[in-house]
Amino acid sequence: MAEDRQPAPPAPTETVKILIADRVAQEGIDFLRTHLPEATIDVRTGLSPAELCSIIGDYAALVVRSETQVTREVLAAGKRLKIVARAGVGVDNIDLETATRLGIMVVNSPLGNVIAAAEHTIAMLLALARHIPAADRSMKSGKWEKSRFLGSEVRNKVLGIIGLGKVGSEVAKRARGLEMEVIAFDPYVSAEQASKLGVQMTNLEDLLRRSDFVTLHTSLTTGPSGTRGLIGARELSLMKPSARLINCARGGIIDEEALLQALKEQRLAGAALDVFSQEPIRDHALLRELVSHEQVVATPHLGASTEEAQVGVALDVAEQIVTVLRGGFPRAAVNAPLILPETLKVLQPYMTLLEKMGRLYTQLQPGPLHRIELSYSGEITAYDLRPLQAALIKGLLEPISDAHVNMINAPLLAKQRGLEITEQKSPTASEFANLVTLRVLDVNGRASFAGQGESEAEHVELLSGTVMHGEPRIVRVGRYWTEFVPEGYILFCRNPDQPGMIGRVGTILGKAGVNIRHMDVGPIERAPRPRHPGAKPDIALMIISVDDPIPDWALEEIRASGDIFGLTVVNL
Ligand SMILES: NC(=O)c1ccc[n+]([C@@H]2O[C@H](COP(=O)([O-])OP(=O)(O)OC[C@H]3O[C@@H](n4cnc5c(N)ncnc54)[C@H](O)[C@@H]3O)[C@@H](O)[C@H]2O)c1
Ligand SMILES: O=C(O)[C@H](O)COP(=O)(O)O
Repeated sequence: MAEDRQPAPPAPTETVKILIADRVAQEGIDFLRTHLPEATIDVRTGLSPAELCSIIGDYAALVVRSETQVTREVLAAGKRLKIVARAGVGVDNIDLETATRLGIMVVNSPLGNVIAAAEHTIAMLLALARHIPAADRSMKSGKWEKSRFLGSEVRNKVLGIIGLGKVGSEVAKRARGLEMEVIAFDPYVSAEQASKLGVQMTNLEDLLRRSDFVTLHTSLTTGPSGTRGLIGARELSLMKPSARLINCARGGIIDEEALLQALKEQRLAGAALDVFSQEPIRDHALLRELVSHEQVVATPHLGASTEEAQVGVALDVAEQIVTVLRGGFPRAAVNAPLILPETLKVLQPYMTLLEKMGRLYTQLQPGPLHRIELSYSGEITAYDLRPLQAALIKGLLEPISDAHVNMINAPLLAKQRGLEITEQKSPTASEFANLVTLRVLDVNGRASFAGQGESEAEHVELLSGTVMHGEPRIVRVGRYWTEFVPEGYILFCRNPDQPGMIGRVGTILGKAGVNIRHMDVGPIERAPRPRHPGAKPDIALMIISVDDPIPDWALEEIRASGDIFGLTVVNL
């Protein structure tokens, strides 16, 4: 198999070799030369995948940006490879799973180009508002078309920011300086955090309806609550015909075909695009037509391309290469282990459990987090449980951001999000040998219920889990006792605790050709409660693990079948 690396034969010479495969700032290369004088540094950009595979076996370190694809084949051929360094943030071009399996460290520069990306967004905003690229083209063709390029001021206009993270927050600050009214949609940022930036939080639909400019700053994530295709035909139809859309985040967040259609039908006044679903776009017919459209301003993924950012990211990763090649631990390891090998054996299944609990919570109950109480009971309390907390933070944050969480950065990343985690330990076992419970508290430190009746049944403020036969199990979701393996696609819904409900859902899934792997209906109480004749049935939680994604039409049919509500599909 490709990823089974054969041990490297002894090198003919012991020279350490570093390959720079994409253009990076000279300062980074100079840093490597100064601090690793014994190393050979080769700068070879524009290599084909086959060329890269044929030479990578000689190198201990590989430096890339977003162009070079560091595939499983490249990593497998990298018999001496210790580190892949991404001079920038996104590691979508690196096969992280294979790198981790092969013990190759991947590092990046998580903060080095945030300002560059925010400034590029503002440049795009003003270029759109004042038709600067089109006016420049017209001048260069010898024309003086003063009346053709009537622009609009941005002052007092509404800027809608989707994704108020590192870049989105910097864009907000700059837009406030331009006297714009800034609103934002980010299910994971609280109104209090936003108000410190002078930003008002709202929902996606309201943002799209109200904004004169909409700018995207989420990472590209897949899965049921992912951002791929977040802005499609329906979302574009909500925008004002005079509105303009900016994407300096990632290609794939906008449905490019729907965007082109909206522009052609003049249902949108313009778009500025720095990123595309295929890069470089080469002869991709749709993307070619999109970037050639009169109302589109396009740049070839230049968000991070400033001298300052490039020097910053190049130095950042060069320092980490030196550290790793000298046997140290880098400060921005993307795939760093969360735990030392000695304790790994005992805590590994619990780390998986905590990460799954985090992923489950983020998808079941999206929203800002303020405080989490983690309680442990049983013999695991004898260990240093910090890796478990880091695993929880990893599970909570990674589905919704570019964050790569490790033991070192986990507490900092949680703090940056305004999340406080407290721990309680009790060595006395409950009915489970070891039990972990996470309880989510609101800003006032209370475990809040959303309301009464159905909304109360839908609200999840608590999750409990354990490990059985070395495998994580979730045993409680909100008010419900249950037992299921947190793995793959899982459907959650609520229904009155009465006959016929399971069959109804099962029939629709069967019609959709979706195989049910496991099913559980969680009661509120452990033992059935005596029910008076004529009393309303309790609300039960139905949990169904399936082998494949459930098609949208089947979900709609389940929703419309009556008595079933609070339907969510998570991908663990
Ligand atoms: N064009 C460039 O050269 C360039 C440069 C730097 C960063 N980027 C990209 O910009 C984007 C933002 O980077 P960042 O460092 O600010 O990331 P970040 O992780 O700090 O912020 C992302 C934000 O998106 C939010 N979010 C997640 N899912 C969401 C959803 N469904 N709806 C609304 N908000 C959601 C998260 O809560 C988070 O606050 C990333 O895609 C990054 O790769 C591009
Ligand atoms: O992820 C990033 O850091 C940015 O998208 C920049 O990518 P680049 O280094 O290829 O310009």
